[in-house]
Amino acid sequence: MEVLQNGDIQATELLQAQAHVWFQIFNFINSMSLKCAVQLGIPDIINNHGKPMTLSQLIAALPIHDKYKNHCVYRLMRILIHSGFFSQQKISDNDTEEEGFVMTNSSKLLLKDHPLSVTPLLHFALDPIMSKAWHCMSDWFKSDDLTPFDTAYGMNFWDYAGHVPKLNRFFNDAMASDAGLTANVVIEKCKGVFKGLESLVDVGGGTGTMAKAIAKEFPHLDCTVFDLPHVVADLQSGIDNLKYVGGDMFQAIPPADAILLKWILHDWSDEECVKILKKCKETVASKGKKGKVIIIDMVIMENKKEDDKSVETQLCFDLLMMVQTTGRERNKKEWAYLFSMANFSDYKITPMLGLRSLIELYP
Ligand SMILES: C[S@@+](CC[C@H](N)C(=O)[O-])C[C@H]1O[C@@H](n2cnc3c(N)ncnc32)[C@H](O)[C@@H]1O
Ligand SMILES: COc1ccc(-c2oc3cc(O)cc(O)c3c(=O)c2O)cc1
Repeated sequence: MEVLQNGDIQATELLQAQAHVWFQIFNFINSMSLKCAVQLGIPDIINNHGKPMTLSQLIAALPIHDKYKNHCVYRLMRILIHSGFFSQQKISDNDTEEEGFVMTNSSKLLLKDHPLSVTPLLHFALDPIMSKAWHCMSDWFKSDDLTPFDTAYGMNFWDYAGHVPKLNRFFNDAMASDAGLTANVVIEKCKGVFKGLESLVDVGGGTGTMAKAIAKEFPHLDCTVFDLPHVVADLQSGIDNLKYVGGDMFQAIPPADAILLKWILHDWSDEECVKILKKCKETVASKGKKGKVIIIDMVIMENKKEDDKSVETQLCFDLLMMVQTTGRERNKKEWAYLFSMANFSDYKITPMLGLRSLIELYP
């Protein structure tokens, strides 16, 4: 073979390159295996077992009737152990020694009733409605469409979600599950952010999970969830200091001391973000010193090593935003550009939310 003519080193490099390409091609198998395990309820079954669960116990608990597939359960579990979703522990029973599956911190987040479950995000992101847009990426590059999602469905994600109740529900549930987890961390680690505020509007606050947690923690803070009319229609908070308002953030935002923008700006292009931020500034600028915008979004950590998993995940999110919305993930410099274009005077970035940061923006 011509490419091998320079000897062994080239052959080794060639095979490494082949393995690298194979690994990338088959990346989707990890997410599909995870989705299958969640759909079969494997995390809940193993967790409810309460002690290390053998393969035969797991098979007996699954709705599987074809004996051939027993071995396939082992194969599915093997890849999930490899990717860190389960581990194995020895079970000593008199003379015999067997191994049993146990949960890891990652699979605990996939439990159905875990208060901070990420399964709604998994179901949403891996639903064929959402996957279709990824298959349209190259057509989109050659087209005049705004996003690959538009290429797939002929309209943008927000309008489509307004037309397809299943997508609207999947999306809102996914966002609510993330908001629950984030609210927990923000309230525990960043309480000071809300100090001195009398009112707050969660702009694009979805079904209100984040605002509800804040309203409960700070009973004297008057909270509003502001989102598109089809998202907040029929929602009632049942909490004295929380209300829902429907509208369009590009038109007008209800007045408040502080505006929360969680996972909003990454959905939009720079031009759209500047419009949103200018509307926010109009709202909070009249509130003097306490007026501010609180942003929860990623700040791409470009100075980390290339093989760092956090940066890779941030870059995946950036493409997710490119495919589903007109948005993007931004680095420090790109955030600074937006803030100056929207005429804000100062800001503080606190990287304390895992892959995301909390940014306080002052008029
Ligand atoms: C990515 S979700 C974030 C939801 C929530 N902030 C969270 O992080 O859980 C973006 C939200 O913005 C809302 N949204 C989109 N366009 C909007 C608009 N023009 N005015 C108000 N809200 C909008 C969507 O309905 C959705 O709830
Ligand atoms: C970790 O699991 C997931 C995280 C995020 C998403 C996700 O998030 C968003 C957020 C947006 O502001 C807009 C979007 O269109 C999306 C997604 O499409 C999406 O999949 C999913 C899983």
